[in-house]
Amino acid sequence: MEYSYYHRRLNTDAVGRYDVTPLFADPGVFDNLVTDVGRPAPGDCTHVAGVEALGLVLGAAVARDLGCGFVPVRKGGKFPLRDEDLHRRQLTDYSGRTKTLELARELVGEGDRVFVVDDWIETGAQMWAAAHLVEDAGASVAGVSVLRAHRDERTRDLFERYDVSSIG
Ligand SMILES: O=P(O)(O)OC[C@H]1O[C@H](OP(=O)(O)OP(=O)(O)O)[C@H](O)[C@@H]1O
Repeated sequence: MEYSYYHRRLNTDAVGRYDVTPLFADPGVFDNLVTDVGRPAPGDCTHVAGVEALGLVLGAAVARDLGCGFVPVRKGGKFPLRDEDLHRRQLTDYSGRTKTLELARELVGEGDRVFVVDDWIETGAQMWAAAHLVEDAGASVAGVSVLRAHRDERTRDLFERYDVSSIG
C-alpha cells in the first residue's frame, strides 16, 4: 500500500510524534501494515527486533509474518535481568529527554541477521541505539523498516549506515 492509504486513517500530517494505533485496531489495515513493513526484509533475516513500546506490537507481528524469531528492544529497567546480562545504550530522542534502551544478551548473537522495526523515526535516536544494540550483541542489522521516517540532517547517519525503508 502507498503511504496515503495509511495517512487517510491517521488523521494527522505529522511526520514525528503521532498515534499509529488506529492502524492496529482495524484488522485489514493492520494486516497490510505488517506486510508492508516486513516486505523489505532480506530472505536471510533470522530475527525481527522491535523497539518498545509500539515497535513491539508491530515487530512481533512482522516476525510472525516472516517466520522469524522476535527480539524486544526494551526501555531501560524493563528486563528483569542483571546489568551484566544486558546490552545498554543511552540516547536523546525527539522529546529532548535522555532514555535508555536495552537488549538481553542471550537473545541474539554472532551469525544472526536482525531486521529492526518501529512505528516511526523522527531524530533516529531510538533506531540508531536499537541497531547498535544488535551489533553490540555480535549480530548484524539486516535492515530497518518503519511506517514513516523523517529524512534530514538528524537522520542522515542512520540512512547512510543502514538500509532504512519506510512506507512514507
Ligand atoms: O526518531 P526518534 O526521535 O528516536 O523518535 C522515534 C521514537 O519515538 C517513539 O517512541 P516513544 O519512546 O515515544 O514510545 P512509544 O512507542 O511508547 O510511543 C517512536 O515509537 C520511536 O520509537
